[in-house]
Amino acid sequence: MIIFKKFTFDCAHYLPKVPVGHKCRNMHGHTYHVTFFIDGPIDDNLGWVMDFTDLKNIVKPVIQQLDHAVLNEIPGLENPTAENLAVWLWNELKPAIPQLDKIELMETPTSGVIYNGS
Ligand SMILES: Nc1nc2c(c(=O)[nH]1)N=C([C@H](O)[C@H](O)COP(=O)(O)OP(=O)(O)OP(=O)(O)O)CN2
Ligand SMILES: [Zn+2]
Repeated sequence: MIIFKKFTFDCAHYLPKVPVGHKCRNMHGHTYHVTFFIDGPIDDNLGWVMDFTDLKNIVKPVIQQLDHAVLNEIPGLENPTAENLAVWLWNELKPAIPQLDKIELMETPTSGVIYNGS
């Protein structure tokens, strides 16, 4: 079974590698919405795949690094496209959450990425 938990965070960023004149070369902000999907069996005794509260407590400190930050200033996010941010989140959290199945990251209400480690 797959369970999921959603988080939001607000960031500034610019995309340094897009061509001159592209709107995303300018510093701008987003409210990101990210969903973490956890895949595993239902524990017979507890009746759940993973405690949502445990999941929150693992993810929150990582999200706090991003919230109200300039993403470009964070090591590994010098080119903070949605794709690179999803990979960064995966690399930060997969070691602590082996059952992590995929991440869905929405940069705007209409633009986003899904990443599962490949
Ligand atoms: N593949 C990618 N393309 C773009 C990225 C990205 O990270 N990966 N990022 C941007 C911009 O940073 C911007 O955040 C998103 O652009 P866009 O979807 O055009 O945003 P809008 O709010 O203007 O879109 P609406 O269509 O008005 O919803 C650009 N491309
Ligand atoms: Zn942007």
